Amino acid sequence: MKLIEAANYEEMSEKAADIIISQVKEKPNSVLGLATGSTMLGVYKQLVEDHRQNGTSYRNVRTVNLDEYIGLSPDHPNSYRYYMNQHLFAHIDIPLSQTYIPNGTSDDVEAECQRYERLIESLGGIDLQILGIGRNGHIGFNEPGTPFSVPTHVVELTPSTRQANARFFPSFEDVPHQAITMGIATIMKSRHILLLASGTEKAATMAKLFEGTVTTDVPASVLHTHPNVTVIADQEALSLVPDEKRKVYGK
Ligand SMILES: O=P(O)(O)OC[C@H]1O[C@](O)(CO)[C@@H](O)[C@@H]1O
Repeated sequence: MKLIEAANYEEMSEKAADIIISQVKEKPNSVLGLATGSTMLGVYKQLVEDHRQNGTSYRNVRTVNLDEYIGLSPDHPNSYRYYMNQHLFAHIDIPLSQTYIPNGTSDDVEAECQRYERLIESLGGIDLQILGIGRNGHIGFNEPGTPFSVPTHVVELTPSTRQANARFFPSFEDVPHQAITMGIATIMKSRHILLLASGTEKAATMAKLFEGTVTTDVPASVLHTHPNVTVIADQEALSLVPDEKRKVYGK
């Protein structure tokens, strides 16, 4: 795991966007694994700006998103499909038919999980997967305690995750109880993983991550066992990570 320190959210977003843009330039038909949440907004803004100014093209890129709420249709303003269209896809030249997100309104969500897993395989796997991190260390919607071996699956969201995401909904009661998420096994097959963290609310989780212990209590800790992980975090997110750890992972 390699740590890149950023001064703040803006710089974290720029550094992450640079890595994604380089990936797309080197391999124009890349499969990008995408994430949602507040952390990603700055990155998507940078990608859109770069597309407008420098013409980086996504015409041949394929994207697969990490997760989707069960019960929210693609045109629901809180669905992750809506988020992706609004913040990225509508502003770059990717055909929507090349963008994939689990279908949260499928009649058979178990079958949908299997279909999604097969879809990722049929695309040739993920070249670059972007991840945010939950306050409890979750990646995608893989909550603490989830075995590392699980592929795409249905999850019951913890009250703390529902609470953390309630800010996007009219009220806490409106936050769905379930989601479909790529499993940790799915995420770990990605050839390169980029984890982003910003802000003091992520500081305690980042301190646990950089302790280095691999445990299902902190789902993101599995990334220590992956050969190609880059973490970009700002100073607030790293505020509880001791200097010696920053040096070890910063090399
Ligand atoms: O970027 P945020 O909003 O802090 O969310 C962190 C992570 O939590 C999720 O929103 C799921 O709760 C992920 O999609 C995201 O990567």
